[in-house]
Amino acid sequence: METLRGIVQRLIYQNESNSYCVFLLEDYNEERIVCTANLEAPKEGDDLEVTGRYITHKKYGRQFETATIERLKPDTLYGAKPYLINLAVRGLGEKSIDKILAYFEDDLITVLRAEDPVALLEVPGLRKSVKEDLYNSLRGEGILQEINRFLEAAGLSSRWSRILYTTYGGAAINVLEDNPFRLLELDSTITFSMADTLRAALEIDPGDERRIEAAVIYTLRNISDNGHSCMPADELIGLVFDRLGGYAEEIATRIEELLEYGQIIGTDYDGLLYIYSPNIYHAESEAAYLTQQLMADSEVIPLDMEAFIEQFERNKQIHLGDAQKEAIQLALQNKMALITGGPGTGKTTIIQALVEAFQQTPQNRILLCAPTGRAAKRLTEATGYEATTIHRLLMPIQGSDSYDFTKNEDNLLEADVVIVDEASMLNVQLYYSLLAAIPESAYVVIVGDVDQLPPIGAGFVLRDLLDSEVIPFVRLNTIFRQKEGNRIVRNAHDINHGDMPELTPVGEFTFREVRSVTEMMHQIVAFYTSSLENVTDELDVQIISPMRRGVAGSVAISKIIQEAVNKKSTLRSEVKINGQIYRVGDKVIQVLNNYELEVFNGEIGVIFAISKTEVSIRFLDKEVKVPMEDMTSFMLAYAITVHKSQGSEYGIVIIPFIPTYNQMLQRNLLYTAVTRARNKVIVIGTKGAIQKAVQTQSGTARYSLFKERLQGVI
Ligand SMILES: Nc1ncnc2c1ncn2[C@@H]1O[C@H](COP(=O)(O)OP(=O)(O)OP(=O)(O)O)[C@@H](O)[C@H]1O
Repeated sequence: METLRGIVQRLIYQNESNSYCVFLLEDYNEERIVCTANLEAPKEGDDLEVTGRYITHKKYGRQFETATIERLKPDTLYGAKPYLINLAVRGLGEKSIDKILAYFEDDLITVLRAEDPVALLEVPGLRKSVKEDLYNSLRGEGILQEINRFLEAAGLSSRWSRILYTTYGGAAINVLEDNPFRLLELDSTITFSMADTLRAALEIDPGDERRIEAAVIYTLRNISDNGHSCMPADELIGLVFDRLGGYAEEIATRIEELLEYGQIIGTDYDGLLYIYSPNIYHAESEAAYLTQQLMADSEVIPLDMEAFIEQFERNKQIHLGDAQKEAIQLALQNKMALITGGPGTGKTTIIQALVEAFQQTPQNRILLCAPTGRAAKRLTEATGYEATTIHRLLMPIQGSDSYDFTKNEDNLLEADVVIVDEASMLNVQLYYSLLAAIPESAYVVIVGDVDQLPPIGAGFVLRDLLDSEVIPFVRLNTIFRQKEGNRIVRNAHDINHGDMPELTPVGEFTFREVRSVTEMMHQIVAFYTSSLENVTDELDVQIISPMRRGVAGSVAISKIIQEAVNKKSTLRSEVKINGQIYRVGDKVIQVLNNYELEVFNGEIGVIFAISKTEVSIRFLDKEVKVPMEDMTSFMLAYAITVHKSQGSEYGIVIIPFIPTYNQMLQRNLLYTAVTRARNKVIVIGTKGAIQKAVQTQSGTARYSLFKERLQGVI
């Protein structure tokens, strides 16, 4: 390890999501050194002492790989000013700093370096709150350095120091010494094994109850990644046992205690004890309660149904099927109604009819919504009424967890009717959040295709609502789509029934047999490029792959397409982010919700300009300038996964489907992919893979007691 001391001249690069940064340090011999660090980025003008080692980077040459950074307090008056500015205390501008300099003169250095710089509170002519903030922040600097050293000594990155400091202040180290697993509460990206590293460094016994407790809570928090809302106690013990490598008895005891203290919650059902995280328990039980409440006072809305249907049929020039009529009737007779059906069975038509029907009644403040932007847009286009995403409707609170909304039980939506489309994508937390914000007097209509993939997150609300048989529902079975896309619809229904789809090519459904991954890639490139010629907007062609990773995953396919259609060229600017090159013309997808930019998970766009600081992206409905540091939540999107495509629709869909996808060859996955297409489906793969998918009903069940709660058996 070497130690360097110098002033930061410039911050060259900063990646906010993982704290990687590059900066230029000038030492006291005026030698400039490029430093890289996986630490909180320093600021221009900071006086630093860094430790680390020199390396020679393949591309960038000699660099200093920084392991620790210590921000030094100034030892000259010259250094005092930038130091104070960089503390970024609100209200402390140049003028205020000049007042401080004038008051202390040469003594300022001693004051700044004091362990307790209380003298700062005496400076005349400064607002009290500014002085207090400055005082606290100076004290904080010292504590921050201590936290840095504490984490580094345990072999952990000091990138967590600031959040530790803002959460626990001066007590941060004590808190972690007392329980290293408190780290897990700070940030969901901190894993159990990171906290366990700190535990080992503090020489806390692996059988310690704090470790066992943390493992239980952590494991439970993560079961929703597999769609579970809860888990039978024995199975949970098994998972925690695997994580800890033993301690079965202690785990069971700890679970009992956590249950007693309400830190986890249990529900007895059918001879088993199911364990929940409190937030999911709350969402599931409240969602069931609110659903029952809503249903309790159903009142029929007066409307001359016959006259309305006649009028609607006349305007639309169609005859509604019996099930369609029943669906309309049901929604006007019950506070909640469910409508499910496959593609082309007339769900959107019913939504349109319902909007028109409700408009003729006193219940005429109608909200249309869907889980994704694309679904909302399609709904708007198909019905002629403005639809929005559920997130936009509920207005997420920035900076809080993803299910904290401005609209909630204390600040209700102003609506008489709420119609939700693509409801197969509702997990129990989103459903609960929505229901909580809907006034008790409102009518709710839930529309979706229950045979699509289950949602991301805990629970499968639409399926449970239907299976509970507590809420009136209609299943639409007749396919009405006669013209364009009919083979797509019929094949989708075949797949859904477990039958082999018709593969002899017609215009709208093409199957291309391939024998290898290489051949598949060639075909994908060929079909992708030729498809582009048949659309006006390249966003209307989408490759949808069953998997993200692997040789045939969406990431690999995207790279190959990028090379084929958007190669490196002097005519196109490009930028490298986290090892991935993005060029003007590339198609990209946002993979997190960015509330500030209002670009949400799953939105796809095309890059049209790249500057030093930002990337301009055109989405379906807007153009957005994305700051460079926010680009880390984007990926190439020539190909996306079926999961990411849910709730969206494209003119032309290309689906690679070969045996390599193995365990992903499932019926509802192929069904969901095929039903994303409006005009054309191109499947590139093998008949064997399609056969396997058609015969394979999706994998493991999801643990949830939502249905049972709705039925009132719990
Ligand atoms: N009763 C009907 N008679 C004739 N055509 C109908 C009838 N109902 C719906 N259609 C037509 O069938 C097509 C598919 O209907 P719609 O879009 O409502 O179905 P959907 O279930 O929403 O399908 P998807 O989920 O695939 O969008 C539309 O062109 C619609 O106008």
